[in-house]
Amino acid sequence: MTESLFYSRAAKYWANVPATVDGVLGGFGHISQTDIEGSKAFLDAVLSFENPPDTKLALDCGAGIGRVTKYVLLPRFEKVDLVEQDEKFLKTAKEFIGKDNEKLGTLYQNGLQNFKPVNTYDVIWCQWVTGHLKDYDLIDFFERCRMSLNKNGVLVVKENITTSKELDYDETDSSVTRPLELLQTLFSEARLKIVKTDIQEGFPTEIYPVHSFALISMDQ
Ligand SMILES: C[S@@+](CC[C@H](N)C(=O)[O-])C[C@H]1O[C@@H](n2cnc3c(N)ncnc32)[C@H](O)[C@@H]1O
Repeated sequence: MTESLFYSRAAKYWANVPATVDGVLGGFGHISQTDIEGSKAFLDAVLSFENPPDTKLALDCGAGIGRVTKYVLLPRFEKVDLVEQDEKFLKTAKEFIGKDNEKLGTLYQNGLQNFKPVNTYDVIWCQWVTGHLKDYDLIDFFERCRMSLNKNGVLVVKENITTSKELDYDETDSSVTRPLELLQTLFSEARLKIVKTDIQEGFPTEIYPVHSFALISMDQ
């Protein structure tokens, strides 16, 4: 499949999905609370590193309607920027986030394959979106993230991982699920070092295992 078809199919799929928690989680809205509890614990562990990131500004990538921003990032950071390619999701974010929305920074409508961060960040959070990027675009995107991290900054990736050694392509939303070894290779190609990992507990057995990674620059 051509690169432009891979990206345009995904954009079309998400354009037809309702701007709700159940929509952005592909009908798995009921796992959101468990996911959030796991993410909060992971973030708190990151913020307790010996040299922890600051808590001034975070970036939520592939943010959807701002589910991670609202429940995980805004309670811990002074300000959060969002990047999301779907216009309707971004337009819903302010209302969905509610009373804390004055702590929102800039909302960028862009695909991550094209997004070039303007600000620098203490934490960059990428959840359930990296499968929408081709390997080479993901390496470039990770590199741009690495270069946009403040001192002690951390990139968090929370993602589905295949249990086999093969890459799975999902025709419905035009995304791939990668084996662990491939994702680890892409991290190191982008000069990112894993400093903490976790596997989300409490999810239904019929879905992919979900791994969290805390990454810092190899040059740090
Ligand atoms: C499974 S949802 C996850 C949303 C959010 N991260 C969460 O956990 O609630 C995937 C999101 O990625 C967005 N997306 C898909 N392809 C993208 C791309 N190339 N660049 C940026 N966002 C993308 C979709 O519009 C959708 O909001």
